[in-house]
Amino acid sequence: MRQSYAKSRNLKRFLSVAIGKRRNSSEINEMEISHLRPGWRCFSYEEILKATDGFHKDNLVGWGGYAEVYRGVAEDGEAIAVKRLTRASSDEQREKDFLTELGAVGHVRHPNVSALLGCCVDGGLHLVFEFYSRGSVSSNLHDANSPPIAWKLRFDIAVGTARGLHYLHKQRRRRIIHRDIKASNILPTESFEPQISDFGLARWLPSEWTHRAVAPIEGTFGCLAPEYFTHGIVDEKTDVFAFGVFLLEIVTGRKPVDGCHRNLLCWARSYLNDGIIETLVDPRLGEEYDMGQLKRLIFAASLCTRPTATLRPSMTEVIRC
Ligand SMILES: Nc1ncnc2c1ncn2[C@@H]1O[C@H](COP(=O)(O)OP(=O)(O)OP(=O)(O)O)[C@@H](O)[C@H]1O
Repeated sequence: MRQSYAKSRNLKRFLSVAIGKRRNSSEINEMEISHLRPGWRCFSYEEILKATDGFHKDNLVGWGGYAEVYRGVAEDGEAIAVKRLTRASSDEQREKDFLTELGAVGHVRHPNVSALLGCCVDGGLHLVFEFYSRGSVSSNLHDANSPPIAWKLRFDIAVGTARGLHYLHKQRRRRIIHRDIKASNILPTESFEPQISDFGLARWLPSEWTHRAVAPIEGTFGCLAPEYFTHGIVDEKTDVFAFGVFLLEIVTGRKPVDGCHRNLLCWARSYLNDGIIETLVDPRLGEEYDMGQLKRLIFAASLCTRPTATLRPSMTEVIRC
């Protein structure tokens, strides 16, 4: 039997958050109205079934802890990615995370944030995104069979991701903390414009709150800020820390935690402290990098990964580095 979520309590709660509470028109200026207007639509189950060829296994392009992502072609010919909650993880918490993702991405519009095209709540929970055919920054960086990503692209990916994060933290009425910034959640477009994706763990941060405490502690080992890892404290600096690790990953071509459980930040720390930055560069790049840009990325990475959250820069300061 097809499950319908249209009447679920979660969905009703989500819709009031995603579309925004009704306010007097005098309270909303024109800029805000265009901001509130959702840029996405509801897809029918039949539409996404047709687009993905019935969720054919050949169209499966990725999966994570609780979702599968399928490539598809919409009726207008646009390439789409359909993310669906896997049946095995259809418990209430996962459903909430999924709706959280819809609530967060449904509100954002930025050249460096993954663009939501719509959702479908029939036959399960589905989010529909623009399709990015280049895989993730992680798959591009670590695929031994592909040529190494050129330095200029790495630098542009770092800058674009910083801009996207700055937008989420600083340019919105309600701050969004992503909580899972990492190379596998940054998807380059055809022209290598990085897109921050996967808002399943994202949290709103009301302006009157300095931080929030969350449980359980979720995210990716090797990218977790110490105060989050030990006390569950989440604020912008949680993402800033993970962004610092992401910068190190881009520069070094090493994973945050490798197959031998070696931690990238621990390994890099002594080189950062001693200022021996050439040693950090991905050996596959040889001499093919720009020293000025390397210094900027390493400087930003060392500030962002400071153990004390208050000593880390904001994303406004990072993009000025
Ligand atoms: N818009 C997209 N276009 C192309 N591929 C995508 C898109 N969105 C996601 N993917 C692919 O699917 C994978 C899993 O997606 P995503 O990270 O959103 O799932 P998840 O279940 O939330 O993962 P996680 O366990 O990391 O939280 C990504 O790493 C990426 O390879």
